[in-house]
Amino acid sequence: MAALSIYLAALVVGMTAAYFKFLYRRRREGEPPLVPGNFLLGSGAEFAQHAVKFLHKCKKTYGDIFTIRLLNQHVTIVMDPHSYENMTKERRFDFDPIQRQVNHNVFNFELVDARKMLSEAGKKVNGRHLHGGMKNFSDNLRNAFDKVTNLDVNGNVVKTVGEQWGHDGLRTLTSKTIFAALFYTIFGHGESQGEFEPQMFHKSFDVFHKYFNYMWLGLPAKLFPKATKALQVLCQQPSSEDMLMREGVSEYIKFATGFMKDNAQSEQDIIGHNLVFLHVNYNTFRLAFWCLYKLLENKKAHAALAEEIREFVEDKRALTTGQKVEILMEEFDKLPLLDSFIKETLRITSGVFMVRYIAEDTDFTLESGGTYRCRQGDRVATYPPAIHMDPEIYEDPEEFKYDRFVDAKFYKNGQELKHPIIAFGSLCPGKKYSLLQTKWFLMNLINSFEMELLDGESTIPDVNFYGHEILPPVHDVQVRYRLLENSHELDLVSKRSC
Ligand code: HEM
Repeated sequence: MAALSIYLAALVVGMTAAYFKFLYRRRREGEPPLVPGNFLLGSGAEFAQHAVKFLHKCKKTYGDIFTIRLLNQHVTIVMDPHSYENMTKERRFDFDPIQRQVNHNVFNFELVDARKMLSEAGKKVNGRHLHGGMKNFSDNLRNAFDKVTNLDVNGNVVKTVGEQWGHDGLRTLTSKTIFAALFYTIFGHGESQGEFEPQMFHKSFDVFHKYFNYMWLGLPAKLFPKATKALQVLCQQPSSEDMLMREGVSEYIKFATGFMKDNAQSEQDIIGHNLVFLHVNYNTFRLAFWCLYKLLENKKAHAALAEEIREFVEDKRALTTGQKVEILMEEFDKLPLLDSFIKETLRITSGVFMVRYIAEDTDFTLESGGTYRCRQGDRVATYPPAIHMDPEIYEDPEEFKYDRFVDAKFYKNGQELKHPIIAFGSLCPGKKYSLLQTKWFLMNLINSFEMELLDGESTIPDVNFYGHEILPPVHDVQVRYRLLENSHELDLVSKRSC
């Protein structure tokens, strides 16, 4: 009995000490207001329930900057959208520890000389590399479209054209088309290797992503056996040597693999990095899903976009001699409605948390006024979805307005916003590539397909996934689709051949 009492007393003392060391916080002079939270979770539960509502409520009470606690991490939230640029430029607000946290906690690897690798690799999806990447992507997408219009859901040969409709879940269909195209554009084609194919990877990613936020925050992967099992499937990849031999493997993967090998990184590290790269590209798949869904849900938007694309294709066809309509990347990138439609989709479905580690105590001055001391070891963050849903910036923010961004400017406190949409943060090197891929996907789909939601089908973004770059839907929706007769195949060409 005495032993039990001593044990319990020691436990209480230990837990109290741990609480004061890791969770308790007293606001120091000059620091932003501290939002009170649950003794154990901090504001974790409220944030997880509906981050945007929670942050809007905090802003009303505490103003443009305040500190919350998520489990054991204190995060200073900057709500003033005009201060976004200052935040990204402050050198003591460091992204590298965050990137390391994701690599280590979620994908189980370390990246040696990460900053150099990421900045060099980022060039492989920009500038002159964009054309090559987009050409591969468009070929892979064409193959994927051919598959879904020639095979039914059971794999039987059937051409979905004329009277013949194909049926599928919209998310599944998006996965079979754009996700498959992204997968092959990244990893190229090679001999069949068991699980290493897009649909198997997609299925495993879906499971894995459910636990992403918990693992990112540092909860041990062992707590999530389903995620561990999915990760085992995702790790079944060709060796780095075999990967480099695959036909059409991306410049990004070639460079990254070479760089990691030069740094004597292990095969397991290379596999982990391949997964991170597929994971960032997965956002393009999610964005494409939402674009398609919003198109099918909004008949007016669908008709307006179809008209813009029809006119564009007709103009290009008049200049083309062959069967296919030749299109330059620079041209389809500039279609105003298509561009606005995608931005509006990003506004509504982006869930990203833009976080930096505070390397030293930093006096941070807000554009809206006031200087606040941000504490070393905490995180500082801006939360784009809270800005994207701000009624002072966007009229009727809950409403989807496909032409909202056509020749539009947005203001907060009378000052124009430099970055109204910040779904890609300041560091994403894949922004341009991803937007081009999404535009090409949509343009081809609208040009060549008829597609409808089945009666009564609808879905919404799943706010339980706030923190993910693009939110997934709460569930899939059923659609039917078929090829349009008399549509003209679009051919992506580079300047020289056009
Ligand atoms: C809809 C698509 C995408 C969205 C919404 C998105 C969003 C983001 C965001 C929010 C970040 C963190 C940036 C920051 O905190 O400043 C990021 C980082 C990153 N993204 Fe993307 N991304 C997308 C597609 C892509 C693609 C297609 C690629 C590659 C081709 C890519 C490569 C990366 C990389 C490598 C980083 C880490 C950058 C670094 O550590 O310096 N992303 N992305």
